[in-house]
Amino acid sequence: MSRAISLRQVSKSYTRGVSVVERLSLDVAPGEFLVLLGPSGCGKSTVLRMIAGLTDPTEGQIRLDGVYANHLEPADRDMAMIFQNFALYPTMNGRENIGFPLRIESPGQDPRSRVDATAKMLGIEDLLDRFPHQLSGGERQRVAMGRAIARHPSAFLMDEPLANLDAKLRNRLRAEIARLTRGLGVTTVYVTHDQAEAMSLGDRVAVLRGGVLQQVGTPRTVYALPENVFVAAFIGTPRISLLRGIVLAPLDGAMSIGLGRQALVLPEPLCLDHRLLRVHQGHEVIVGLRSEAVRIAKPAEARPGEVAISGLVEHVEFQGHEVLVHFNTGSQPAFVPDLEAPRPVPRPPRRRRPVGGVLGRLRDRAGALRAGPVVVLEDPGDAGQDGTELPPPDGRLPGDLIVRTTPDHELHHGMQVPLLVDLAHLFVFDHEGVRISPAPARLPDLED
Ligand SMILES: Nc1ncnc2c1ncn2[C@@H]1O[C@H](COP(=O)(O)OP(=O)(O)OP(=O)(O)O)[C@@H](O)[C@H]1O
Repeated sequence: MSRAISLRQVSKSYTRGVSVVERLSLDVAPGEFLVLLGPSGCGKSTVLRMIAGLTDPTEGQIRLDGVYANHLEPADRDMAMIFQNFALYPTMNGRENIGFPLRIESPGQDPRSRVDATAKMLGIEDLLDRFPHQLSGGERQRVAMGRAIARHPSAFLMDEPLANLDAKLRNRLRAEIARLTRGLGVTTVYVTHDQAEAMSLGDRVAVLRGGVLQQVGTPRTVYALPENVFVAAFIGTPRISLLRGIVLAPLDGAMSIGLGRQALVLPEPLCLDHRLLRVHQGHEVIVGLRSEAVRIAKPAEARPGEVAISGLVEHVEFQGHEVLVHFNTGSQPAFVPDLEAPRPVPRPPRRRRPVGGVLGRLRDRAGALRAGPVVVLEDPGDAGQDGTELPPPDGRLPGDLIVRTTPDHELHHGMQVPLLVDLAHLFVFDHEGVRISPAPARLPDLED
């Protein structure tokens, strides 16, 4: 049996007043593979441990198949956990490690047939007689998987199970995990800070920041329609370029987004998303451009929906099959905090019960921002006292725009290069970092 897991307004504080998980609501459907994704310290493992029953929520409800389950002991939840450190018993060989939970569950029964069937499924028959110290990291993780699978649990809870393995093995085991869990149809909650892993494994991905859910959706949705700059910046490689801009919508002229020394002129007739930007006239916004949104080409080569800018080559990253070019377009980058760092969340004052409709969405927005601002707009120029430009903070590479291109362009530092921006791939976020274009699917003033 595969089970539904629900969290309702779940919070956890280890220290009074500091929430490491903040009013998290999430539904995992039976058989679904849900990935909890976020930077180190954002509360992913705490959420998993609360689902497992290893940590008690401070507030809120854990429901299993719709039934309140906060009080259930871990052993009564019928879930198997797989950890990053494999957690095998060192004095037991593979067979005993896999069979151990079966012996505990059904003391009178011989687990041999189930151990053998599991080992066959995982292709680890030859590892059954070896002890953990005689196994490689990948082999240990396969035995640990075997131990979890043999129990026929109703859910798998996996906490960075591949984190201790090298990149090649990680990719292989990732594919194995996907194949196995789909084949078994068992509900899986998988914790990782690796966005590529999350995107390749999850039916849906739940992005956490500072203990607060930012967005949950299919990998395609969180990539293509990130709800805020944190999600946009956390998902995707290379990281999305986020530029500070200003909406310019003169009554008698073309609408554009000023980007410091240049502007993106929005072509007429304006599409609905661009028309909706008009209400932000004169306001600061953040423009998001993924590396595939811009190509190196002359203005004359522009296709419909592409607009011309130019960039100064600051840095070229050769990657073999492609090249990442870091350009300076003369705009100011926006800084997104917490992409890597942990961030404890001071508990805000209690709010009333959530409501639906417009108020509900405003509350959701407040929720996503509750862990603190998702973007910091720095002072223009980042100038030092003597007026010289300071290097970018936190080790960011120079330039404000990364473009992915083929290796056949001869590019070097200092070249001024024509660029075409595909407006179909343009994101615009407001000054708080919330996406305003493409517009949210349901507009507050057009419903309810
Ligand atoms: N038992 C505990 N007592 C006090 N604080 C804790 C405890 N367990 C976790 N924390 C804190 O809660 C926060 C969230 O921790 P958690 O392990 O859930 O994060 P995570 O996202 O899984 O991080 P990582 O990816 O590094 O494992 C961190 O700030 C951590 O220091």
